[in-house]
Amino acid sequence: MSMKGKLITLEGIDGSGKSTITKRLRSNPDFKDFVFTREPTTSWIGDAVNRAIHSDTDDLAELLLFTADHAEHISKLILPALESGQNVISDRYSGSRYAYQAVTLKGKFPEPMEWIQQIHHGWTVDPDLTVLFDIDPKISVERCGNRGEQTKFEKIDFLEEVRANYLKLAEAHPKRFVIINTDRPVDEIEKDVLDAINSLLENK
Ligand SMILES: Nc1ncnc2c1ncn2[C@@H]1O[C@H](COP(=O)(O)OP(=O)(O)O)[C@@H](O)[C@H]1O
Ligand SMILES: Cc1cn([C@H]2C[C@H](O)[C@@H](COP(=O)(O)OP(=O)(O)O)O2)c(=O)[nH]c1=O
Repeated sequence: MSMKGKLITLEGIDGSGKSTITKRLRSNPDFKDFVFTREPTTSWIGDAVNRAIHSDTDDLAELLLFTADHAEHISKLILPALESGQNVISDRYSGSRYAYQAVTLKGKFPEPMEWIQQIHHGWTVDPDLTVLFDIDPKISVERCGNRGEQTKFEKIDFLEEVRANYLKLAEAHPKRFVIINTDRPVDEIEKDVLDAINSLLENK
């Protein structure tokens, strides 16, 4: 008898509204038994990732730090939680590497997105559902401006490419991805996210 939990990931460009919705889900009593997590994680490797993204670090070194953080995340938190039957919601996951680092590594070697997916292959856990928060970067960057903090990725041209990569991933995995337009009021977005999660859980 398998009692494996479900893995739900939230993906999207900077400022697409993931943290805002995560906060709502966390305070929803229906999700009190869920494990909420995020990448970059709060481990020391996550701290190293944060150092990388706030400095002029080599793009390949940065990808490998993100991936090391993911390995630690998988073995210490994701797998044990799923195996004990808990459902997990992660604010960012492997999809962030496939979408963002495929842009930072463009031109360094051929087919970076495929290569990044390959180095995850065999040990990562594929999500049961990925909710893609889709929005025009012009709007999300303006929202981030209001938020105050900045990462080196918060540039419209860069995020246009990241968004295109996310849409490509969604097209390649139509069963797993649900695309949500997040240029709308938070209540409407929340309703669509809840619908997507509930239909996954009902399909057990
Ligand atoms: N639906 C929305 N409409 C307007 N502003 C929003 C909406 N969702 C989030 N925001 C604001 O946009 C900024 C970025 O949202 P956030 O949830 O932090 O995005 P992310 O976690 O994806 O980077 C925050 O200042 C937040 O308050
Ligand atoms: C997890 C992950 C994040 N990132 C980027 C996205 C963000 O710009 C930055 C930090 O992630 P995060 O703290 O989630 O930023 P935000 O709240 O603005 O969405 O790191 C990657 O490029 N690759 C990855 O694998």
